[in-house]
Amino acid sequence: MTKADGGGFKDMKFDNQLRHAADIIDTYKGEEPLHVWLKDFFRANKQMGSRDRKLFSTLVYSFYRLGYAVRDLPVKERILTGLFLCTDIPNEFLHYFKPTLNDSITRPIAEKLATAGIDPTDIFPWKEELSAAIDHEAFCLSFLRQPDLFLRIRPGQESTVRGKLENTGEFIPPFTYRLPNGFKVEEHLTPDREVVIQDYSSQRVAEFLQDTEAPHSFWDACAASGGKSILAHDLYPDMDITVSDVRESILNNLRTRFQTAGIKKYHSFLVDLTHNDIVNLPVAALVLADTPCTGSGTWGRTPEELYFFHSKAITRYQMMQRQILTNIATLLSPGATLVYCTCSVFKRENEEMAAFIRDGFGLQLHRMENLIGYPHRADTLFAARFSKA
Ligand SMILES: C[S@@+](CC[C@H](N)C(=O)[O-])C[C@H]1O[C@@H](n2cnc3c(N)ncnc32)[C@H](O)[C@@H]1O
Repeated sequence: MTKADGGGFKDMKFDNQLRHAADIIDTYKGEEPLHVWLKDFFRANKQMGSRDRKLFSTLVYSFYRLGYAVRDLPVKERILTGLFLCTDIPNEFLHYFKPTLNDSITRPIAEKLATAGIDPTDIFPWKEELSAAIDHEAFCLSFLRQPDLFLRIRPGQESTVRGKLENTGEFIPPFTYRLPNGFKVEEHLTPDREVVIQDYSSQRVAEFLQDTEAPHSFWDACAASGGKSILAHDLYPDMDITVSDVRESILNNLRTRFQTAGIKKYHSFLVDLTHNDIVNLPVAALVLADTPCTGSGTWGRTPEELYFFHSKAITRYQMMQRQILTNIATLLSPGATLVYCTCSVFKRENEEMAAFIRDGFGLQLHRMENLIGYPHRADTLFAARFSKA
C-alpha cells in the first residue's frame, strides 16, 4: 500500500508519524544537543513505544544530515529525502510516501544523490575554509552516515576485553575496538576501568603525546571530563597530572572518571584561560591544549550543529584559541612540549593556529596533521606538537 492508494489505519499512522517528525523539527531550535532534546521529548511523551522513538530519531536525524543542501525543500519532503539518502534498507515508511525512492534505496550513493537532485558538496558549503588535507566531497558524503562507536582498551585489559567482546565489532591494533552504534558498552564492560569510550581519531592524539622519554609532569589545560588525560596517564602512568577547565561541573565528571580509572594522584583547578591576568599556571614538561572549537570534525555525530552553524563562529573560536594559547605558550619552560589539538576541520582553527603558536612564541613545530576520520567512520581532528628550546 502506498499513499497514492489511500485509506488504511497503518497509512494514517505513517501520515501522523511524518507530521510529528516535522513538528519536532519546527520546534527544535538547536539550543541544546538534539539527543538531549529528544530524550526530554520522549520522556514527556511516554505513550511512544521504543519503535516509535527509534523511527522519530531516524527521521529527525536524516533531516539534519542533509546540512545546507536543499534548505528550501518543505520539511516533510526534506525528511523523506534524508531518509532515502541516509538509509539503505527498504522500509514500509518510505514505500508508503515514495515507493520509487524506496525501490532504489540500495543503489550506490552517487546514483541516489542524482535521483534526489542533490549536489553532495552543498551539504557542507565552507570548502574554502577547510584544512587543505580534507577532501571536501568525501567529507560531505560522510554526513550521510552516523560514525561508528570506538573504544580504547586500557593497558593490561586486552585479553579480558577481547574475550568479553568476542564475535562483536572489530579489533584495530594496537588498542582500538570498533562497534556498531547503539551497542550498550556498560552491559559488557566497565567504561573508564577496562575501556575508554573514545573516538578513533581522538585515540590517535596518543601519537602526539608520545616521546622517547617519559615526561615527569603533564598539564591538560582544557581537560573536560578527562578523556585525553586518561590516555596520557595510560602512556605514562608515573607522570604527575594537573587538569583544568573553565567548568566545575565537567571537572566533577572528570573526578568520577579518574576514580574509576584508578588515577588517584592529580591536581585539578578551575580557570578561564582567556583571561589575561592569570597567575600560578602549572609548569609541566608536557602540556595539552585541546581547546574549545567549532567541533566541526564531530558533526557527523551531531548533524544538527552543521544545520545551525554560521561561519562567523570560526572567528569567535579562533580568537578564544589565540587567547588561551597565548597564556599557555608564554609560560612554557625550556624543554617543554606543547600539543595543540582541535576537533575542527577549519584551517583557521588548525594550521593557522599552529603558525600563530610557532611564530608568536618562538616554538619549534615538530609535526602537525589532520587526523582524518571519514575513511574510518570516525571523527576528524587536528593535532600539532611543539617544543620550547
Ligand atoms: C574540546 S573540549 C576538551 C576535551 C577533552 N580534552 C577530552 O579529551 O575529552 C574543550 C574544553 O575546554 C573548556 N574551555 C572552554 N573555554 C575555556 C576557557 N576559557 N578556559 C579553560 N577551559 C575552557 C571547555 O569547558 C571544554 O571542556
